[in-house]
Amino acid sequence: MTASRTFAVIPAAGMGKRMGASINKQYLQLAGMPIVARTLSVFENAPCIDGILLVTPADEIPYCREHVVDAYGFRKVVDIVPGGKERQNSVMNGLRALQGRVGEHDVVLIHDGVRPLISPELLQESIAVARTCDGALVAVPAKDTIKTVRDGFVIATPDRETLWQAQTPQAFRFGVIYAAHLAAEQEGFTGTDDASLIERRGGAVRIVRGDYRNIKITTPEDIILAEAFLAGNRQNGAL
Ligand SMILES: Nc1ccn([C@@H]2O[C@H](COP(=O)(O)OP(=O)(O)OP(=O)(O)O)[C@@H](O)[C@H]2O)c(=O)n1
Ligand SMILES: C[C@](O)(CO)[C@H](O)COP(=O)(O)O
Repeated sequence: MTASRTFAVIPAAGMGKRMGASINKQYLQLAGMPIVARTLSVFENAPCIDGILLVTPADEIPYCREHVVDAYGFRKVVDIVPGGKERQNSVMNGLRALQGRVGEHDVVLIHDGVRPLISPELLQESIAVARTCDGALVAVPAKDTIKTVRDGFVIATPDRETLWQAQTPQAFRFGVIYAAHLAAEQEGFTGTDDASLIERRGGAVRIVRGDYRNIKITTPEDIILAEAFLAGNRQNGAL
């Protein structure tokens, strides 16, 4: 039997509207390197990753190839494919491009292009967990009290002990996540993460305890936070 391999799908095909920058947020500099390049470098340098499928807006593919993939020499990037309207569509385009390159039991890590502070240890742990169930979800316990709100009024306060904030990577065996994405597409279901597509089919998704520093760079203050976390890592000798 051939050993299971591991591929990463990196959706980086959003518009970055909430960042309000003049260029797509993933090309903004974070400690001297474009955000998406910083994310890719974690996967490029992780021995557990065999290949990377990058998804960007169609009209950014040549720019991304030249200024990110070639400029930083990311040799594990096997292809760059165009994204879709929603994140889910972009991920599905990446999974479709992996078809034929991977086996049913190979593991796929799906990771936001704008979460550059992911650690190699969490990649490794997610892969190990994904081999034992239908999916591995990196998440952190909610720190705030979360309210359910309708029309400006609170309608519920869910028990915080049960609430976790989903991050990425989310890891799955290829056959499992491809089938879940295909079903969601056929049934017109859109989820805000990949694990939810497995959950709705009754699949078992196990939590991998994540890191509060693994932020998704969404608004301008996130750049300041990420710079501070990186500076902290450098002081600790982690980078
Ligand atoms: N149609 C989309 C939308 C999002 N993403 C990717 O999904 C990740 C998480 O999305 P988010 O941070 O919300 O990015 P944007 O959609 O770009 O942000 P905004 O909603 O502010 O435009 C990002 O790496 C983003 O590029 C994607 O590949 N395709
Ligand atoms: C997948 C995700 O990063 C988990 O927190 C998040 O759901 C993506 O949300 P977005 O608004 O589609 O970026």
